[in-house]
Amino acid sequence: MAAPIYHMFKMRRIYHKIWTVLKNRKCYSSSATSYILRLHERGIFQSIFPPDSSPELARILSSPQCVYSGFDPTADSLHIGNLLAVISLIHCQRGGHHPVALVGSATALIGDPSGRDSERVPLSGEQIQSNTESINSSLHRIFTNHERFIWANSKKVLPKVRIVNNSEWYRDKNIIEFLSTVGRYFRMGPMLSRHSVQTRLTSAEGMSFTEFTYQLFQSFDWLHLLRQFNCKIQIGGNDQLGNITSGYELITRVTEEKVFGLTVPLVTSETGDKLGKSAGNAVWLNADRTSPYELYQFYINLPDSSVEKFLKLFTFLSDSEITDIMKKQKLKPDSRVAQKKVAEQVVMLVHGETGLDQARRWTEALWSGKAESLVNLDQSELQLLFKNAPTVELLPEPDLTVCDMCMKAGCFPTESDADRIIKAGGLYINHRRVTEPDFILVHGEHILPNNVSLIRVGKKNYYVVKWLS
Ligand SMILES: Nc1ncnc2c1ncn2[C@@H]1O[C@H](COP(=O)(O)OP(=O)(O)OP(=O)(O)O)[C@@H](O)[C@H]1O
Ligand SMILES: N[C@@H](Cc1ccc(O)cc1)C(=O)O
Repeated sequence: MAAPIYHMFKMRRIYHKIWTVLKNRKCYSSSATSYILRLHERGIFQSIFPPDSSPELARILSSPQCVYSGFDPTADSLHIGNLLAVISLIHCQRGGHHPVALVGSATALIGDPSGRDSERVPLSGEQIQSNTESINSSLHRIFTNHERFIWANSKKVLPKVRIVNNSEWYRDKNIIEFLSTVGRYFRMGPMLSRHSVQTRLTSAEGMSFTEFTYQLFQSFDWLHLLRQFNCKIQIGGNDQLGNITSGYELITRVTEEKVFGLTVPLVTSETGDKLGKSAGNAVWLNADRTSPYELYQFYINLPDSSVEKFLKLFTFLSDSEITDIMKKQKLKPDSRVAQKKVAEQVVMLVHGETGLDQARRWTEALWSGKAESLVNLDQSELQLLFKNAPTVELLPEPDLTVCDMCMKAGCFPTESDADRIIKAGGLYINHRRVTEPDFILVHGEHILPNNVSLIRVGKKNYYVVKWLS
């Protein structure tokens, strides 16, 4: 508990300082100021690098800046931890700054050791290529969804987003030239002192030279973007502070420029572990890994104690809107208005209106207990929604009973089990309790117009029957 509170105070101090400097100098533009305040209030930033640079950062933020954040395509999808970095780029874009999302196809081949206690399994060039295509399209999709569905009502035109790939500048790099020019600026002491290196050096497995060099490449990316787009600000998760520090050191040795790093807090599970690829507990942004419904449910299931923080981190709602939502939530906690709001906003950002519509219909179908809600789903949606449920295809036969259908669907081991459990009230067909095993199936009631029957035994054992015509 102590660490987050400490960070909260540290953050408040940083932003109080920025705000005071801006006010005293009267040199701020209103967009930059509201941008800074918004991020401060929302707790989006955990730390600033160098730690005492807030007044200078405040000064440069009063005019449009280029801001970048990088994502290694080590999987075919981004996850909600990465989403926070993307959201912070979007906040910058809303404040009139120019976001650059860097996809690290080159750095993915090296492998970032940050936050890992073992060496990465190397990925093939083809794998990285196909992951890159998928990450590119989700980045495009998220920025576009934000502009179309969330920013939609504002008259202000957003600065253009750039999506770049670091293989562009490493593809033709000569290793001797790179080490003799860039490598020369790095000092072994600071490189070895990085947390990501230290934790691995003391492990039994140690660390390969390849992963040790990772900081060189992320540092050079920043220098490259500084030269190409005058990019003075890098944003990353809090585990990126070591790499950001290396980049800062390289840039201050090679150029006269002052650059700044900002980190976003790590999104963690309820047990405090970082949510991400390496930890194997990611909530994905690609629908084939985590459906819009599952993403929606992740936020719907947030505990009351953290929902306000998630509203601030994951939505673009104004502070007064969040205060109103939290008032409603406190008056009627069971309504889960706050959870619903954050779930809606994230699914809209990640999957657009169609994704949100699907998430809502699936939620209704599963949780409303109304047979009608199942009719709004086609067979393929039902199959996806109940992907872990056994599915059988049956030919309709005259005089088929409830018990016959359940036995064919494999719901009970024996007919006498079926008889006993059904009569005791443990069977639901299309959300309605059925207590008579010998009932003849009725079209429109036990068989839905979309030729599906959804059987539930007990609290959560689902079976899907698809009726062939
Ligand atoms: N749980 C998280 N919370 C906040 N930011 C995160 C989280 N996970 C990743 N990030 C940030 O997203 C950016 C891209 O990270 P990356 O694509 O390497 O994801 P990752 O899940 O950390 O991957 P890996 O587990 O393979 O290291 C980095 O700035 C990273 O710090
Ligand atoms: N190292 C970052 C991704 C990244 C890659 C290249 C960069 O220039 C910046 C960031 C991560 O793994 O989380």
